Amino acid sequence: MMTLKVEHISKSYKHNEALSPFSFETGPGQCVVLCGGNGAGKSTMIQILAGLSTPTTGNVMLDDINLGQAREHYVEHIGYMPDSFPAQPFISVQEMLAFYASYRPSASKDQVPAILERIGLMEKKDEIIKRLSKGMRQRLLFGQALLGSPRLLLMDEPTNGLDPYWINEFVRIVKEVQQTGTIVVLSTHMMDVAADLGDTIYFMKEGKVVQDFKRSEDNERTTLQLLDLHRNA
Ligand SMILES: Nc1ncnc2c1ncn2[C@@H]1O[C@H](COP(=O)(O)OP(=O)(O)OP(=O)(O)O)[C@@H](O)[C@H]1O
Repeated sequence: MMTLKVEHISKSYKHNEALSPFSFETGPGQCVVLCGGNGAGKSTMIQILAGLSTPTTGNVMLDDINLGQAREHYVEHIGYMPDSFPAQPFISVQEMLAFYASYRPSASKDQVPAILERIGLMEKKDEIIKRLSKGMRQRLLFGQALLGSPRLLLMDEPTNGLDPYWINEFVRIVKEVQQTGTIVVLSTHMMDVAADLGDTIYFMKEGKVVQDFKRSEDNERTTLQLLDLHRNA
């Protein structure tokens, strides 16, 4: 069980502050959702948390592991689902999962069949990635991020391309994963998914958090408020 502390993280490119200093803290089993229009800074935040982009200021701590000082140790605890597909298109579904399992210290190839079942790709295990549909590729990326039961699961627009059945399944699986104490941070353009999963939701605009929401009993109201914020996003 771990705690994530994000302290004054910001990111600037030459003349553009993609992310203004942003701090939050979250604990085991909690889900933080980042919402906002295009260019709001969601991917920037997730890439920093994944150790793929160096922040201009600030610090990320996973318990006592400091991302800036112990990146290799930090990334052992994370699962990351990027917003686009990085894999070699001519390897099979099974080979891709085995590849990721082989280099993640907490994962092993023995976990691959259970992941294939979970993401509904057992029948496609020998198919090459090039021949998968967009939604199937998303599910494969999701499965890859789950390997090794990471303590921090980071996902950038994970429901992109999923059909309604798999959006529901995705939400169900994320809730299951949270039950094991995993912290989840994800970005999404689906406001009902945000309201359903988010213990905290940050609505961002031009790199700044303009409103935050705590979990409420009334998901529909949160969904409508989030949709309304997009009008000026
Ligand atoms: N490599 C880069 N160089 C310069 N500016 C960048 C770079 N990457 C991102 N940006 C800028 O940072 C800002 C935030 O982008 P980011 O990708 O984090 O937005 P986002 O909220 O994920 O948007 P979307 O919903 O479109 O995915 C944008 O203004 C973008 O142009």
